[in-house]
Amino acid sequence: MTLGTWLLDKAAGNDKKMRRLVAYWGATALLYAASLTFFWVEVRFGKANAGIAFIFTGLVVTGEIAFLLLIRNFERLGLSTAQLSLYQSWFAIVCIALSYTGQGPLRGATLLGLFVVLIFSAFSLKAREALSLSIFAIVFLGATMCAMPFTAPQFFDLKTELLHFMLASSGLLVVGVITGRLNNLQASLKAQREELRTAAEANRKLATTDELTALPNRRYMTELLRHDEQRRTGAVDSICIALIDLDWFKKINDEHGHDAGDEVLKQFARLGRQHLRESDVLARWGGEEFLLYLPGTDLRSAHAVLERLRSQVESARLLRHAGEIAFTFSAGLVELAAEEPVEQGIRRADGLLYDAKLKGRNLVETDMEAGLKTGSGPSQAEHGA
Ligand SMILES: Nc1nc2c(ncn2[C@@H]2O[C@H](COP(=O)(O)OP(=O)(O)OP(=O)(O)O)[C@@H](O)[C@H]2O)c(=O)[nH]1
Repeated sequence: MTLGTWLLDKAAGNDKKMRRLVAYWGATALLYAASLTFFWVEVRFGKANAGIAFIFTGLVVTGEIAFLLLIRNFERLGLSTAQLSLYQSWFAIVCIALSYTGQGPLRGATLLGLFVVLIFSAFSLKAREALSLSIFAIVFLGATMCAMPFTAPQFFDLKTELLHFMLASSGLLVVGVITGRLNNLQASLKAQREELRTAAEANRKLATTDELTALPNRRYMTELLRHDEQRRTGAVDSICIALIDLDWFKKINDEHGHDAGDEVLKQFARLGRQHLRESDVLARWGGEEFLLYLPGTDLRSAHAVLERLRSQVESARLLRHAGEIAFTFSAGLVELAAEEPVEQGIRRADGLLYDAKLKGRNLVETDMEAGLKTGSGPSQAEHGA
């Protein structure tokens, strides 16, 4: 572990955002430390004002401690990261202008710090804020230069200050505008990335969802089954699969219209969503056929689930202006044998579904012997208005 990571762990903990903010703070603290060293070396050589160096040191140390506390508590104080960055930039500008007034012939170099502050702010400030920050820097620098005949008369030289001011203000305006533009560019890139992410998510949903019933579609279910099949190891939990087919659906379409048929499909999907567990997946397999996947469920429990759904569907009514529509379904239910390919399980379920239709519909047919073949039998007469 490096010293930097250790310090970051201590000062910021594990939160990613907090670590980023504290790391930025650390970078500015290093810049301040370098400026202080430079300032005190100048004082040592008699090229800077010791009084202002003391004030500058006190201001920087107090300010940096205050900012670290502010960063650690910014969420509690209801501040945004942009606000934090703006306050830090204002503070840095005040410090730089103050250190300018206290330094001798090399003071022009401190003005570079103003550009560094503006470029730093490009990552967090909007175009207008960046421009107003450069205007603040120009005004504050001008004001401190005007105060120099009183605060540091030994270094004041009107022509030098005028030249410094003209250079700094023109440069700051240009950098302010450019950083603003950069920020706008960054914001639009961020917006584009978000749009792409939303579009990709919508596409993924469209590709895996049945438009009419909003259930997962066949593509999704096929992927899921393939994926789960690959993960299956010899002794896993029981897995059941049921193929479900609405009974006499063509007749519903013919008697009540295609729209009514669509409504029946939607109603069935709603009932499925209501009465199945989170872990069960019901997908539209095609037309009026659905595939129900019940992982971690043995045949007896799966049968109970399907029976419950069958009886809910049987007693539900779809209300239309012309009256009510009743509908039922038949299902073929299998439990996958160990190592049995899913494809084969689906074929077995299809065969059982065929049997259920032959036996009169409104039935859940399994390959379990005896009492599991339940249902209320032929439903032909029941559907219709
Ligand atoms: N309204 C509507 N009808 C559909 C849709 N998909 C398939 N169908 C219709 O569903 C009907 C299925 O009819 P069949 O395969 O004869 O089955 P059935 O009438 O349900 O008879 P059994 O399955 O034997 O009980 C066909 O008329 C298809 O046109 C759909 O999305 N909406």
